[in-house]
Amino acid sequence: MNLPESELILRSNGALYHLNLLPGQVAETIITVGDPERVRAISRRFDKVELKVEAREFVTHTGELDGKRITVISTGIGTDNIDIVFNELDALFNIDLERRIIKDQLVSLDFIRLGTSGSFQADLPLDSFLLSEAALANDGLLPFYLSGGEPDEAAINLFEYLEDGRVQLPVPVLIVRPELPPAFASSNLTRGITMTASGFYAPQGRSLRLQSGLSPELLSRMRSWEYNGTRITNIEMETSGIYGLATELGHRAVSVSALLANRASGTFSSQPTKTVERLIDKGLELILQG
Ligand SMILES: O=P(O)(O)O[C@H]1O[C@H](CO)[C@@H](O)[C@H]1O
Ligand SMILES: O=c1cc[nH]c(=O)[nH]1
Repeated sequence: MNLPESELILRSNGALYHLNLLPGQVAETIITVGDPERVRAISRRFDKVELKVEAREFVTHTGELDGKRITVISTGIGTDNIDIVFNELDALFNIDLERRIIKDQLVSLDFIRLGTSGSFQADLPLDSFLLSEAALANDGLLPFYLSGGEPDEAAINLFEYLEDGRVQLPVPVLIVRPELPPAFASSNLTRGITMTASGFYAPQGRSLRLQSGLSPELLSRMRSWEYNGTRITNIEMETSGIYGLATELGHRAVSVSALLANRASGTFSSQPTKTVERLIDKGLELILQG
């Protein structure tokens, strides 16, 4: 069935509605970042840049590094934007935009998020990197997509652990894990489960003038949870959307974060720009390994 104009929305030049991108303009290896400025910091390192497109907070550069074609795109903040970026990037490859039908031959993409995050554990140092082996979806996007299936064993265990402590999350406990691109899967980066929040303040347990509904008892219980050698390591705002949608659409994905805040010790990096530059170095090094 043809996808109606109201569902698959195209601009008059045939480009996708929000991203303003056309088929052929995006590489099969895609780096996502929150901040549009980080797009420029990454494409500065390319040997050549073939495309620069800006639409709202979505800045896209495609280029080449050591013979590998790479796209870097800014998603802005939050999984609501991940919904837009992942559907539209997937459509560029897997929907025939002229005929408005899903293609028979689907392309599998590699997504690499290079982002920033707050550590949830006191022992994870500021300015270190964290690879998300899975994401705890505290944001609310994925229930609109996930087709059911077996819940992740870690989610069942976390739910029971919270219940035993007589605390509960304000959202269902949902954990998603992707297929990681191989070089990231075999890397020696520190790993853990990343909590994806629907906001920066109360949804991450921050209280300025308004009190967060995540109680100290709940946060402390979540901090002490361990399952099969893993634990909740950090908090950010995109990874669960990236992992859930990439998996449902048949793509590989990895989220690597620079830990700029430590929420357990109340500290923040004194060198965030330098740390993000180091994260970009590491991310590109692993991308070039394949
Ligand atoms: O630095 P980025 O990639 O934007 O990532 C983190 O920083 C933003 C909040 O400051 C959120 O997007 C969060 O996920
Ligand atoms: O604490 C932090 C730091 C960066 N990004 C977040 O979402 N949270």
